[in-house]
Amino acid sequence: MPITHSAAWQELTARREELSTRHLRELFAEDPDRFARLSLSVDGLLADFSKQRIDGRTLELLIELARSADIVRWRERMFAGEPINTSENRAVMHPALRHLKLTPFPTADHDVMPEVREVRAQMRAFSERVRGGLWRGFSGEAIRDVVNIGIGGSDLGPKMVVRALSSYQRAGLRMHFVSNLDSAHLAPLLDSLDPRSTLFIVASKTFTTQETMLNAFTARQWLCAAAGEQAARALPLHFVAVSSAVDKVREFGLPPENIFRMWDWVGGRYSLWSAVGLPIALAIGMTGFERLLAGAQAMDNHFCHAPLERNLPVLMAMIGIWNTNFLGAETCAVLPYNEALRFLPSFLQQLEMESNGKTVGRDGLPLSCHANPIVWGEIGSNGQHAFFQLLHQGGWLVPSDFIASAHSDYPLPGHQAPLMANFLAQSAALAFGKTEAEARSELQAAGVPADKITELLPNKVFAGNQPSTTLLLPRLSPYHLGMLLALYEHKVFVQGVVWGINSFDQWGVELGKQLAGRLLPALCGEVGTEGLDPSTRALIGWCREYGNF
Ligand SMILES: O=P(O)(O)OC[C@H]1O[C@](O)(CO)[C@@H](O)[C@@H]1O
Repeated sequence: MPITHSAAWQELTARREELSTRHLRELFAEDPDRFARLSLSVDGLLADFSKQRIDGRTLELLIELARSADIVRWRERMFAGEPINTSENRAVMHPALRHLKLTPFPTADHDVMPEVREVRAQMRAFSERVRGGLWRGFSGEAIRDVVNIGIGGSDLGPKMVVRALSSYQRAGLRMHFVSNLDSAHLAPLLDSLDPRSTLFIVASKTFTTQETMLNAFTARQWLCAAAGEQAARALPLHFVAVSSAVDKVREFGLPPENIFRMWDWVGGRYSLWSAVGLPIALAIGMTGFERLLAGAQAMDNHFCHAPLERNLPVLMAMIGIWNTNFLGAETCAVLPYNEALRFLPSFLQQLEMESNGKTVGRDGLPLSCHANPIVWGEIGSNGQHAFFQLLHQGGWLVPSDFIASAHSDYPLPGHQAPLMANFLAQSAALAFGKTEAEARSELQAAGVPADKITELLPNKVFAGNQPSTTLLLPRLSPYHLGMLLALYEHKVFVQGVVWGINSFDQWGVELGKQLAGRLLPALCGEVGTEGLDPSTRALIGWCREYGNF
C-alpha cells in the first residue's frame, strides 16, 4: 500500500490544513515549554526543533507514519547486513566501518570486521609512516604534499572532513583534493608541487570513473617524467589507491601493498569511514580518525536504541517529510555557521540528493508523493549577504538547518560571539519575522515622517514563519563531527524508507555518462554528428571551431 494511503498520512494531511495557517509566534506564545519539549541532546549534540512548524500531535502522527513504513524492521535489516540495496543486490553496511567494539558485525556467521580491522591497521601503519617522515619518495625526500584524486563520494567526504578538522592537523602535510575533469583543477596544482615530495591517493571504488582515471593518468605521467629512469621505482613510492577493484589498480601499476581495499557493501557517498578516509588519517592521524568513527558509532547506537519519539535521525527525517510533503517545501537550506564546514553543503547534496532524488520506489512503481527536496546551502554569515534576502522576504517556503559549534578552535579575540549572535539572530528572525505594527513603531521611534513611513512600511515587514532546525555542537571535534555526519546519513535512510525508495543506488547518473561517451568521438571529429539532435550538433560545431581538444 502506498504510504500516502496510510492512516497517519491522511491525518497529517488534515493537520496541515490547521497548522499551515498557524504562525511560529503563536505556537511559541501558546507553549512556554516549547524549547524543552522540542529539543533533544545526545552526547552533547543539541538539536532544537522548536522553530519547526509542528506541534505535539503532528509529531506523534509523524512517528506513527515512520512506524507504518516499518522503520524499525528496515533499520534491523540494514544493521543485519541484509541486501537492502536490491537493485544491485548489495548489503549496506557503512556502520561496520565505525564499529569499534571487538565484536562481530553484522553477525558471527557473516563477520566483515576482520577485513575492516585489517584495512584500519594498514591505514594506521601507512599514515604513521607518512606523517612521521619515514615514507620516502624516489629521491629520498619525505612527503610534504598529499593529493587525493577522486570524485563524488571519493572526494566530497574526505575533503569536507579534512577541512572541518583543519585545526587538528599538526603533522604539517599539505592536503589537496582534485576531482574535476577540467585541467584547470589539476594543472595549477601540479605546477605548485614538487614530485619528489608528493604522494597521490587515487580513490575510486570502481576504478573506472572517467574524471578520476584521467586525472590519475595525468598525475602518473607527471611523476614518471620527473623521475626519469627511476619511474618504475617511483610509482609505488608516490601512488596508493583506495578501491574495491583490485585488478584494475594492479593494471594501473600498483602492487598489492599500495592498495587499500573497500567493499561493495559501502556506497560511495557513505564511504568516508572506509579507507576513502585515508586523507583524514593522514591529516589528523589515525587516532583522530578513530575519534570520528567513535562519534559516528555513538550516533549508530542512539539510532538503533533510542525510542522513535526521542530518536534524533528519526525526528529530523520526519520533520523533513512534514516540510516537504505536507507544507510543500521544495528546497532545504544547509547553513553552517563555521568556516571549517565550508564543504558540508556539497557533501550533503550528494548524500541526500543522490540517495533520495528519485521518483520510482523500491517496487519499481512511481512514488505516490514527492521525495527529496533540493538541498543547497552556504556557510554563515556569508550567506546573509547573498541570498538571505529571499529567505526573509522572497515569499518561498525554505526550511533550513542552522549548524554551529559553540566553541571556536580558532579563538581570535572578539570573533566567536558576533558569529554566534548572527547564527542565533537569523533563525529567530526567520521564525518570528517583524509585524507591521512593530515596523511602524520602530520607524516612528526613529523619527521618520509619517508619509515616509507609509512608503517604507511594506519593505520593513518580515512575514517570518520560516521553519528551521538548529544543530549545535559543543565543539567541532572529530567525535562530534562523526556524530553529525552519521545523524544525516540515518536521516536520509529513514526518509528513504518512508518514501519507499532504495536510497543506495544512483541510476540517474548513468544517462549523462553514456551520452558523454557517445559525444566524445564526435567532438574530436572522429565520427560524424548525424543522428544527434540539432541543438547538440550545432553546439559541437561551435566547440570544434573554437576548442583546443
Ligand atoms: O568511487 P568511484 O567509483 O570513482 O565513484 C565516484 C562517484 O561516482 C558516482 O558513482 C556517481 O557518478 C557516485 O555515486 C560515486 O561516489
